[in-house]
Amino acid sequence: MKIALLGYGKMGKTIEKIALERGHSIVLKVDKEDTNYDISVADVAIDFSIPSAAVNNITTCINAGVPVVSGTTGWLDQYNDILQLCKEKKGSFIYASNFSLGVNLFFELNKKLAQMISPIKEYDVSMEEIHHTQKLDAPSGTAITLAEGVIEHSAKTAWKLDEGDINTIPITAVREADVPGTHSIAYTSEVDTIEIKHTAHNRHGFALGAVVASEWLHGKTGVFSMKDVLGL
Ligand SMILES: NC(=O)C1=CN([C@@H]2O[C@H](COP(=O)(O)OP(=O)(O)OC[C@H]3O[C@@H](n4cnc5c(N)ncnc54)[C@H](OP(=O)(O)O)[C@@H]3O)[C@@H](O)[C@H]2O)C=CC1
Ligand SMILES: O=C(O)C1=N[C@H](C(=O)O)C[C@H](O)C1
Repeated sequence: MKIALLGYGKMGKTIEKIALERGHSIVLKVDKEDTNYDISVADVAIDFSIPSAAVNNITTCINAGVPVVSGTTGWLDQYNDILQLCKEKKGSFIYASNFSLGVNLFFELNKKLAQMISPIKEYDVSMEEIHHTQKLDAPSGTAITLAEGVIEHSAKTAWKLDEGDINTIPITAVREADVPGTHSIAYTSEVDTIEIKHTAHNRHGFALGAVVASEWLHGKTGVFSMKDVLGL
């Protein structure tokens, strides 16, 4: 496939390497505020840019009929607008807060654990995410997806950065040099803590997942998720 990379930072460069290894070609790289690029040269676009650019990039692709995979986080207040546009234009779109196989399995484990523990009132839930210091958004998109998974299967109704109460899951966001992404969920009672944790050792899993998702999306129409791609 001919792939356009919208965002050529840490993720864009890792995706390029994997895409070339899998026999694809990179026909376009966009790394700055550039509204003049011709996306129609690509079979599929992969957007790992910045929160303020993602919606423009995705809109450009959908308007041009180019399937788009986006992993950029921090723009989800506009997700429904993108869904609407994609429907109107009969476009092809996948967003995932995390494209790695391991984290997508972890999402399912998180929901199962919430379902199991939420009736037991002795335990209260909290979350922590740790990322590198260049990260622009907090909490991470992955932490938000994890919180939504708990909300779906418990009496909690919301999440909040650093603060929690009977209805709200507290998420702590820690920034440390060079950490690719660590997420943990803890259920604490007076006597013990049950904790699950996912640690990314590097960015390969995220990037491979994004390339696999773009291969899967090519030739399909609609809005999909990594659950569809992985058959979970
Ligand atoms: N879903 C997932 O699995 C994962 C998601 N992410 C998310 O992906 C995004 C990118 O992460 P990462 O690669 O680490 O970040 P980087 O900061 O390394 O890369 C982002 C790149 O986007 C560029 N950029 C700025 N403006 C635009 C624009 N208008 N169009 C296209 N590109 C632009 C930046 O250029 P410049 O520096 O010059 O501004 C930068 O090179 C983040 O939102 C991150 O949270 C990250 C890992 C996994
Ligand atoms: O910015 C990052 O680096 C990452 N962002 C994603 C997120 O916000 O969840 C995924 C991963 O944790 C790395």
